[in-house]
Parts: sequence; structure tokens; C-alpha cells
Amino acid sequence: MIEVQGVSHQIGKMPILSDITLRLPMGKLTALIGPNGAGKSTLLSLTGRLMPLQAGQIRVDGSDIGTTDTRALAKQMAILSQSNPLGSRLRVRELVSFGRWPHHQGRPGPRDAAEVEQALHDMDLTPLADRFLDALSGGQRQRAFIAMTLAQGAEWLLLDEPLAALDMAHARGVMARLAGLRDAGRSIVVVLHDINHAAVWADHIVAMKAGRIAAEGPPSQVCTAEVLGTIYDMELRVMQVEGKPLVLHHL
Ligand SMILES: Nc1ncnc2c1ncn2[C@@H]1O[C@H](COP(=O)(O)OP(=O)(O)OP(=O)(O)O)[C@@H](O)[C@H]1O
Repeated sequence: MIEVQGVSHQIGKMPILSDITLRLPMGKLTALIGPNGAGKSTLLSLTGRLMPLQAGQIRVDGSDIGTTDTRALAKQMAILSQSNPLGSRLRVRELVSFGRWPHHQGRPGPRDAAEVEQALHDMDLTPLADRFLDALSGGQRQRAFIAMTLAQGAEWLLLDEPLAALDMAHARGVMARLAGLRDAGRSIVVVLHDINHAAVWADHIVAMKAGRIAAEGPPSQVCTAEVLGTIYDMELRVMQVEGKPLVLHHL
């Protein structure tokens, strides 16, 4: 379980997160939703120790992330952030291989190679594995970074908007792969803007607004016209299709 306890964050004098206390369940797929600027990326970055905590505590499966050894943390948690600054003169397979670094420290073995090929396959990148990153489309590049995150083989996967730039078939493929990893016992936290992906694939939804938790629970509780309408300040309708909420917002 990830336990976020009393986490606040500010940039200059501007509050970004205000006293967040939250439990993210182990072995489940949790969707983090909410409007632009709500604080989702900030919370994910603090949890993945990409930024130092200013106030509060975050524990992952009992270990305080403030004191966990870096290599141990990399095996425990893989994080895909929104900005990926790695150089574009890398080939796709080389990028994905970086995900294995915490396991082999520069001396990859057959297991590492197999995990890289599996991640390439899962992200539909095998035919593009020898291409340079700067010779890929935006969506293909995004899939390469997701593949690197998958190859890390961590217990926890934290992904910030992995579906950004993906076509609907590849977006579905990524969600199905994440659900498969969840079924195999891994724990997933994914920032999503497409509410219907959250409604269909997530076990648990955490909705943020203005640096606070606005709603939390299973899709059936969070994906209602009332709750989502308040969070996003808009009118929408929710239908039930095959027992799952379907949010209509083009009205
Ligand atoms: N470097 C920065 N300087 C000032 N404000 C910042 C900085 N980085 C983020 N913020 C502000 O922090 C708030 C939360 O940003 P964050 O990226 O966590 O939101 P988000 O919910 O992930 O948004 P989005 O859906 O747009 O990705 C926003 O109001 C943003 O403008």
C-alpha cells in the first residue's frame, strides 16, 4: 500500500497540495483524475521521489520513501513522468533497456534482454526497436517510454498520462496491459484524462481538485454526473453500459 500522510507542497507562496492523506491499494489499478493544475503530477512526482517532500510522509509497502535506498526504490517503483528529457539519438531498444538498469547495474543478462523484448512487444514496438527516438511519431515515442517503465519490472507502476498522444487502439492496448499486470499482482497508479478509461479499467479512482482530494472510491461511486460535474465544473451525463459507467460530455 502507498500511504500518503499529511502531504502539503507549495511553490513560492502558492499552495499546490494541501494536507493530502490517502491510501492507494496494493494489487489494484488506481486512476488519478482531475482538472488541469489539480496537483496530480505533483503528487505522483513526490511519491516517486522525483521531488523532495516539503511536509508530510509517504510510505510504500511500509518503507518511508525519504529514507529508502535508491536502487531498492527503483525495484519497488517505476515512474513515467510527463516530461522525458532523454536524448533523441537513442534507439528504441536502448531506451527500453535503461529500465533494466536497477537489476543489472551495467551487466545485462538473458533475463534482462527477455524483459526488454517483452516490453517492446507489449507496446507494439518490435518493428521499430532499431529506430532512433527522433525518427518516431509522438505516440510511438510515448509508447517507447511506457515500454521502458514496464521493463523495469517494479512492484509499483506510477504513470503520468501514459495515454497522451496515443490513438484509441494503442490507448486500449496500454490499459489492457496495465490491467494484466494488475491481475498478475502488480500495483498501478495512472493519471488519466479520459474518464471512460478510468471508469472501465480502474478498481479505484482518486479525484483531485485544487490540490486536495475531491472524491475517492470505486468507479461506480466516483463516475456519477454529480461527482464529476462538481470536479470538472461542467454538465455531463453518465450511462451504464455493460455494468460500467459511460460518461458523455459532448452534449
Ligand atoms: N515550476 C512551477 N512553478 C510554478 N507553479 C507550478 C510549477 N509546476 C507546477 N506548478 C503549478 O502547480 C499546480 C499543480 O500542477 P500539476 O502539474 O501537479 O497539476 P496536474 O493535476 O498534473 O495538471 P495537468 O492535468 O495539467 O497535467 C498547477 O497550478 C501548476 O501551475
